[in-house]
Amino acid sequence: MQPADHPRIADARIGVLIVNLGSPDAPEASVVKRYLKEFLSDRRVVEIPALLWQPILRGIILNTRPAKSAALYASIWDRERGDSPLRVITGDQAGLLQAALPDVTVDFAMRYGNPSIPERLAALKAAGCTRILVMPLYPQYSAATTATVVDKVGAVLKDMRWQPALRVLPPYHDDPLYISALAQDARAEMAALDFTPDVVVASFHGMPERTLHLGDPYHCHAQKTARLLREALGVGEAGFRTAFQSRFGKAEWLKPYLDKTLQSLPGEGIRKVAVIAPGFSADCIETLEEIAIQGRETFFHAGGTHFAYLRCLNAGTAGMQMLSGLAARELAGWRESGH
Ligand SMILES: C=CC1=C(C)c2cc3[nH]c(cc4nc(cc5[nH]c(cc1n2)c(C)c5CCC(=O)O)C(CCC(=O)O)=C4C)c(C)c3C=C
Ligand SMILES: [Fe+2]
Ligand SMILES: [Fe+2]
Repeated sequence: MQPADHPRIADARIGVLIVNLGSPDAPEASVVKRYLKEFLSDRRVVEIPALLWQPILRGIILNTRPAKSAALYASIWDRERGDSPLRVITGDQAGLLQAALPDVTVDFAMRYGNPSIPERLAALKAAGCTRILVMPLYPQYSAATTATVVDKVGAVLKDMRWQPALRVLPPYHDDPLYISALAQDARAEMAALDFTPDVVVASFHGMPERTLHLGDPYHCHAQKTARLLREALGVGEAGFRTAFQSRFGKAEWLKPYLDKTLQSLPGEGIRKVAVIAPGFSADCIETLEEIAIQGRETFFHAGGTHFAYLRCLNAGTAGMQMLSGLAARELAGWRESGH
């Protein structure tokens, strides 16, 4: 028997927390500034010593970029649901994953901004979750994305007396569930186009090139995803290109750059392209603005005639089958034990 003043112990449950990068709370400069300050102060994202970087960040970047970024966010904001596409889609993914796995408690968090990892981990704990599977929705591992999620979860657990047991979804860049979901979705989207692309361009978010030499597997993971996707689509090497987008700062980033690729294709006689972004689990500013708006303009300006952006897996059937398959596999042994 517990004494009457014993702290309440909830029934043990399993929690699943899906995590994506995060967005500002509103497409307004002051709000974007707060988000960028948190994001770009993460020392895994910008690997310049803080003494050098913080004056540049606070003195220059946070005085110039927020207004520009806010205008770009405004151009892609989901007006109907009053939120950023990334947060809307991640919330939908969590809802559908919950429906697919009714015996566990599913929630979602954003690495930067809201809903925060500390807030949602506290909620899972309050709901009685003694075992938590964290799913960073980055198929390709990078220190700037996957590792920062684990850092943050670790920082939260550091202050807990009674910590939940933890599992983390490994990178799934070459997982057959992921590759077949991408191929199935891309095939369906291309079948609905009114043209046949000469080339499919797979665009991945860039990383500073030095991270490759420092041992970050991101570049290799991206290349492997691209090759497996090309093979799954049954496209030859001539009909497929891989590129990296969203360069930030003055250093060299992984190449080839997406904008340069789109500029040069029409000169090679390639005037019809479909661009896919396999590294993004959900459409966001980097896909909806940088590819679907800017990329299209760049390509047409260079002489292209047909351009299609193929949406991310988002909360579609193929993507949700993949997510529930990955989650079920990572939860093996936990669910069966009656927790
Ligand atoms: C999918 C993988 C991603 C990697 C790798 C990545 C690395 C990385 N990003 C920046 C700088 C910025 N990224 C921004 C937005 C953004 N980045 C990702 C994903 C990856 N980033 C996503 C999903 C998003 C979209 C957020 C949204 O709300 O829609 C931004 C903010 C937007 C802007 O102001 O341009 C910045 C800045 C760096 C420096 C980096 C690697 C070191
Ligand atoms: Fe980014
Ligand atoms: Fe590589």
